[in-house]
Amino acid sequence: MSAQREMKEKNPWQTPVTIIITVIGVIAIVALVTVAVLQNRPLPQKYKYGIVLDAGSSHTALYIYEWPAEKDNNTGRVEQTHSCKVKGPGISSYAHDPLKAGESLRVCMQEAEQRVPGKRHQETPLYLGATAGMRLLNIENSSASDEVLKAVESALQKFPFSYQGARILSGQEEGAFGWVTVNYLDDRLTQGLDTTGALDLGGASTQISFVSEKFDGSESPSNSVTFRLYGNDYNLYTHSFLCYGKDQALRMTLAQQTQSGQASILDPCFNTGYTVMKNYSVLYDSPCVSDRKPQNAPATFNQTGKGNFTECQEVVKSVFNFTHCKYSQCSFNGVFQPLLQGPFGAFSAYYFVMNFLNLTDTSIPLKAVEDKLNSFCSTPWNQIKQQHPDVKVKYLAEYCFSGTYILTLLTEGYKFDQTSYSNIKFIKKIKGSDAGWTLGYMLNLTNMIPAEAPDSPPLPHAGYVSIVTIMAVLLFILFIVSLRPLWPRCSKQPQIV
Ligand SMILES: Nc1ncnc2c1ncn2[C@@H]1O[C@H](COP(=O)(O)OP(=O)(O)O)[C@@H](O)[C@H]1O
Ligand SMILES: [Ca+2]
Repeated sequence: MSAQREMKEKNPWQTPVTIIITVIGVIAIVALVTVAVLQNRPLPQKYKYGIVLDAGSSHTALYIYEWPAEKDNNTGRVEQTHSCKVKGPGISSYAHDPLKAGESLRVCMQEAEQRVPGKRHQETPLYLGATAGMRLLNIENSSASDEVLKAVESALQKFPFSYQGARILSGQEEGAFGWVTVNYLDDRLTQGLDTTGALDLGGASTQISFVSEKFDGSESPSNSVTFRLYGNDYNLYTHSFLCYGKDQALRMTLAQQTQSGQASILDPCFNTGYTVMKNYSVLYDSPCVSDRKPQNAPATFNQTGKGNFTECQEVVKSVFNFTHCKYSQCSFNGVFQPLLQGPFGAFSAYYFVMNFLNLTDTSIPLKAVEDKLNSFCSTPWNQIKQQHPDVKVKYLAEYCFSGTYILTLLTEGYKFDQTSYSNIKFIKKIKGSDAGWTLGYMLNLTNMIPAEAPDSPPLPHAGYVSIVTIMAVLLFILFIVSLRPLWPRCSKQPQIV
C-alpha cells in the first residue's frame, strides 16, 4: 500500500501543475481554432438584383438578375433568376398608341415586384433597352419613337425600383454586349481565355461580334470596340446589319418578288399548299423596303407557296449585295469583316429556327443541312401543320424561309465554310441565363466588370480552415512531446512486492 502511494506521488502526470497546463493548452487550441474559423466564416448570402427589359422588334422580355451582395466583381456570379415574356408585339408596334406600349409592360413588371424581395426594391436598378424595331421607327418617324419611349418611361417609373432609363441601343452596343454576355457566362473573361464570337439574329437586325488577331480596328474603326476587362485588353470586331433580322429580310425577299406590283406571287420559300393574302401597304411600311414600293400596285396580293429550296436560296441571295468592297475583305453590302476566328455562339432566332429544324448539330456537312432544308421546304403545308399542331402558325409557315435565310447569311454573308461552320454552337441559354445583350448591358452599366483583375484572398475559406486546424493539431502534438521529460517511464513498471 505504501509503495503504491509512493508511486502516485512520483508520477509527474498526476501533479496538479501538469494537469492544469494540459487543460489550458487544450482549451487555448480549441479556442484558437474556433475563433479563427468563426471570424473568417463567409457571411450568410445576401443577394442584390437588377432588371433589364429587352424591347425587341417582335416582343419585349423582362429579365431579373441576381448576385451575392458581397464580391460583385467576381465573374460568373451574376445569374438570371427569372424571365417574363410581355404579351403582345414589340413596343415599336405601338407607334399609333404609345400609352398601350407602357401598359403592355405592366404584367411582367408586377411579376418582378413579386420576385425581387421588397426590401431590395428601391436599390434594384431597372433598365429598358430597345433594339432594331425602335431604330427603324426612329428613322421613319422620330417623334413617334420619342413618344413610345416617353410612354414606357412613365409606366416604368410607377414601380418601386431604381429606374435607370429607357433608350435605343446602337447596333454596335447590341453586338458588343451580346459578346460580353456569352463570354462572361462562359467564365472566359477572368481567366483571360480565348473568347467566343457572338451571332445574334433578331427580327429587324442581326449582329456578328468576334475577336480576330488580324483585326486592330485600323481598317474600319466603326466596327471596332475595345475593352479592358479583368486586366485583359480585347479588340472586338462587331457589326449590326439593320434590316437583316429575319422578319425584315423576309419583307425584302417579298419586295424582290413583288417589284412589278403583281396580284399574286409563287413564293419558293413557303411550303406548297400555303396561301395568304397580303397587303401591299403593310408589306412596304418599313424603311427596309419603303423606297421599292411599286407604283400602281393593287391593295393586296396573294402569296402562294412553291416549296423549292434551291429557288428560295436564289431569292434570299438577292437581298445581299456582294458587288463592292473598299476594304481588304467584306462580308456583304460593302461592310468590312476580318477573317473569322474561334468558336461562335449563335442565339435568339438562330437557335429557335435551327432547333425547330433539328439542325443544331453543326458537325454535319453543309450539304446535309441543305438536304434537310430541301426536304422540309418541299413538304406540303397540310402535312407540316399536322406534324406540328402546337407550333405558332406564323413561325411554322416561315421556317422554310428562316432556315434558308440563316444558312445563306452564315455561308454567303459571313463566309462560314465547312470547317468554321462546325465551330458554331446554336445556343439558347448558358448556365441558366439567356444568351443575349441584356446581361452584358447591365454588367456594364452597374460597373460590375472591373478593368483590372480584382484582388482575391490567396486561399479559399475551406483551405484556410483546414490549414488552421492542421497547424493547431501539430502545435498540440508538439506541446505534448515537449512534456516528454515529465512522461512516466512505462517500461519500468513499479514492482509491487
Ligand atoms: N419560337 C420561335 N420560332 C421562330 N422564331 C422565333 C421564335 N421566337 C422568337 N422568334 C423570332 O426571333 C426574333 C426575335 O427578334 P427581336 O429580338 O424581337 O428583334 P430585334 O432583336 O431585331 O429587335 C423575331 O424574328 C421572332 O419572330
Ligand atoms: Ca433581339
